[in-house]
Amino acid sequence: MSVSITDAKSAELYARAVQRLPGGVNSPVRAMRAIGRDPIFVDRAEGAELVDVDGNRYIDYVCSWGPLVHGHAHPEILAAIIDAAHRGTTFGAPTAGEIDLAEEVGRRMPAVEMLRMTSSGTEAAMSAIRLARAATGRTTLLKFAGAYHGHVDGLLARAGSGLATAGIPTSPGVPPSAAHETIIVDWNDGEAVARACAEHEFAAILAEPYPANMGLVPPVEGFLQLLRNQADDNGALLVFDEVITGFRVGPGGAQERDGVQPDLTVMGKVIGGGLPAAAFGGARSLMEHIAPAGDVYQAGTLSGNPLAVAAGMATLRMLDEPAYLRLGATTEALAGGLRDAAAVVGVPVSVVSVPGLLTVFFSETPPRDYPAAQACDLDGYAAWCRALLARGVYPPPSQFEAWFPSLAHTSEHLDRTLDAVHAAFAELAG
Ligand SMILES: Cc1ncc(COP(=O)(O)O)c(C=O)c1O
Ligand SMILES: NCC(=O)CCC(=O)O
Repeated sequence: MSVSITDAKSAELYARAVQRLPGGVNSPVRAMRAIGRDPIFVDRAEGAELVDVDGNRYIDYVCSWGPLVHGHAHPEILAAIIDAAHRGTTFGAPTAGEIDLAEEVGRRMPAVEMLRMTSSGTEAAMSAIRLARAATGRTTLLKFAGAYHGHVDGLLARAGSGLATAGIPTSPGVPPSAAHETIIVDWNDGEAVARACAEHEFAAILAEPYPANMGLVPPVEGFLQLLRNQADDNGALLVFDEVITGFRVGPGGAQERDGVQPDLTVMGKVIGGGLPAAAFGGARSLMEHIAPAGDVYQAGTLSGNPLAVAAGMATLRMLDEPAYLRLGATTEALAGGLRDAAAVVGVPVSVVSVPGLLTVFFSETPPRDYPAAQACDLDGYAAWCRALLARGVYPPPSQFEAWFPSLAHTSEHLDRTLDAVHAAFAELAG
């Protein structure tokens, strides 16, 4: 199955875009440089399918990088947004919906007794760190190589996602003081965590519980509990960044699945249902440091925006137990099909998955840390992505990301995807 792809209109828009937008995009991961092509400009999307400005249709496994667990333009979410918009798009005053959302999050994540909403995951991570520093009276952070927590200065060191894709070790423009306050340790290296904790008094140990920004590299058995213990012994707060995993890998995120409770949780993506919303939260005793309950300042003109809250609530309402079972089954079927297809042609590939997330690594064994993820055959991944796009399947255009299967991906989508996957592997092997 080969879909005929023309890209004249995308090319025309890209030529215009690069004159006005750096690199032609408003966020680097949207460019497709790492897979050796220009970005695809989108016209519209519905369910699991994306239509570009040239009329090409793709089965979408990026799904806006994670918010769209129900797929694009879900009618109930659209109705909730439209209903909210008719009552006014923003007030700069509190609304009932914000309480409903905080209560719903608290039911799913008992560690989140209180939360503060923001407009992006970056802001939520930045604010959680400010709170951790205020609560502990310390400044230094422990962060893992290959983890991405948004683009706040102190967290860009050896970060994953777009920085990994572009090979930017640490962004210029970050003051050395900010970088020096972040100690970097390899993921899944318990001894290195223990050594760092012996040397520093940390304000926070910050982790994506299932890191997905160096590709998906789940924790080895017991690693999250080790982080919990090390944080307690050190006097640091344990902060889980569940921007990707929250409400996706299970009702209460990775903290529920693995049974390890953080002090603070950073949330984003699914919580905003495709509109700009994120949050951070934790125990009441910690969160009451935040202004105006306390003196740790944190604010936002559009924080808790009524449209985003309505989209988030509609999204969470539809995420019941059967929905999670279905998302898990879809992910498993896709992961299994990808493994089988690679095996047929003998391409050394490791497919790593948890419910709602997967990564295809071009390596014999699944990476346990960032150096191993970097050592994969990135050229092979790039060529395979180009071959998939040519067949109407839209994978993340970087191996340092996760695929985001959704509840809109049907078995028919999976069959078509796996036909394209077989053909793309054959093209590589051939
Ligand atoms: C784990 C994680 N944390 C934080 C962020 C930052 O969120 P945002 O892009 O909404 O600023 C992202 C993704 O962007 C992420 O994947
Ligand atoms: N996994 C990486 C992201 O979700 C980031 C999206 C963006 O920076 O546009």
